[in-house]
Amino acid sequence: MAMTTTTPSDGSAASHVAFFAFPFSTHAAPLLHITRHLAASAPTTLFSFFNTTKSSSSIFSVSREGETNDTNIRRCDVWDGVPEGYVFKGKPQEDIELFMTSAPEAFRKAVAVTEAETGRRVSCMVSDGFLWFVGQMAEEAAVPWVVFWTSGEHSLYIHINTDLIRERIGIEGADSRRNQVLTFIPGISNIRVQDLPDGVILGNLESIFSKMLHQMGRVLHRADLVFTNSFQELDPVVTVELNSKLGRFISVGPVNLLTQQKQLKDSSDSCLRWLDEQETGSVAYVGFGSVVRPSKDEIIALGEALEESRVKFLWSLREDLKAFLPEGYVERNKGKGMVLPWVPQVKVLEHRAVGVSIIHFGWNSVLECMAAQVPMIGRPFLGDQKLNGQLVEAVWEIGVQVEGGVFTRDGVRKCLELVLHGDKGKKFKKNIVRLGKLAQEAVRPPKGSSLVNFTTLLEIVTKR
Ligand SMILES: O=c1ccn([C@@H]2O[C@H](COP(=O)(O)OP(=O)(O)O[C@H]3O[C@H](CO)[C@@H](O)[C@H](O)[C@H]3O)[C@@H](O)[C@H]2O)c(=O)[nH]1
Repeated sequence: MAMTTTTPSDGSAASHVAFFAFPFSTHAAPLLHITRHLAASAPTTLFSFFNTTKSSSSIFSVSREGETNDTNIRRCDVWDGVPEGYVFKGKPQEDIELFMTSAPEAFRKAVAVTEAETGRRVSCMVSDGFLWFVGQMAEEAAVPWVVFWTSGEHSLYIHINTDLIRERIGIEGADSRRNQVLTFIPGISNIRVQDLPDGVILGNLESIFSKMLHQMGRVLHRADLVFTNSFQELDPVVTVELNSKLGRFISVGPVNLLTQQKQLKDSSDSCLRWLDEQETGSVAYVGFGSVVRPSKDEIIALGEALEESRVKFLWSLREDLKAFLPEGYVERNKGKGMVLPWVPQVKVLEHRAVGVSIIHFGWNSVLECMAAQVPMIGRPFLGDQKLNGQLVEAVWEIGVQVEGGVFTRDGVRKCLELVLHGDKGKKFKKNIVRLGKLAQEAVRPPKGSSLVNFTTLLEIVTKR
């Protein structure tokens, strides 16, 4: 186990809070933002951040304007579960399975080492919701267990109701009931069986994710507190339901607004300069987060739609996916569009030139669009994305899902016209401006709900 340490500056930390990250996709980064924000608010507390070397190396290196220099955060790297010389067999989620198998033991060992090295017993354990076994670790250590759910409250609510959904819909033949609306869960409306995350009732119920989330949903009520990256005004009824089911549930987001996350200027800032030259609301931002992989056909169809449409575009596209674009695509679209492997998405969305986003409905992107008041066009791929898409389209009415669930040239063009020039688009904009304002109010001092909730979180994790 590699261990990199940043020791606390004051040497008098009373409490010692352990954070346990899920080291895949966009899970560890928001947890680190929260850790840094807590650490800045509690300088005498020690915060140990347990995560794999690969994940921590990428997120700790991204220092951000206005954040602390991590003086009371201790970076504790744990084993990723891949045995030396292991040859990957190419199974889906093989790396996640290896990690999850080794994680309970690896985390326990890492905590023991950290306690011995610092001379401070861990006084509270904060884990990503996926790491449900940390509840057991906290119980053994007789310390509070606090859980961070990185997605929205609706997906959490679905996962804690998985047994009820399976019982009421029936697993056998559930596929034939795809259009059935979930009317039996209080506070849920306009959500169909087909919108539920894979592994709840449709898809592979034996997958690592399905089992992990099912297990999580069953034990989460044992946590002392569950908090999420959302804001309670978004859906007060679901917030109340979660509180009654879980005992104590709060929202502290949008995290990017709460922590005043400002992405540092880097080479990709050329895109911000380019945006400065564009007319207000004239650009489509396109980005699919950190894990999804559209097919070559879909990348080509989307590329053609953007090229032929009236809008300019800024496309965050990883190099391996960029290779799918036809030869000469980037050159011939110079001036009309930019294609970059990574952009400062929060800043891009906040730019006045961006009028619409084309995303995969990953929760962080949905919330960032909401906070920046940018309507969405979406193509969900996995996990919570279908659910988020249905919420965006049918519940909050702040965007639209692409027809047929895949990118086609005509489908994307139609969506762009609808959002940027149609009456529906005006409605989306009006609705998202309203929600964006609520999101901003939630983090406004002194009484914004997420700020108040953050104080509760701080009190619970630092209490001895
Ligand atoms: O060029 C880019 C592309 C992405 N981002 C950031 O990366 C994050 C992407 O997060 P998200 O939209 O949630 O996508 P994923 O990385 O795919 O997130 C995974 O984790 C989320 C939270 O649990 C789930 O909602 C998603 O379904 C799951 O795929 C956001 O904060 C973006 O601002 C950038 O800063 N620049």
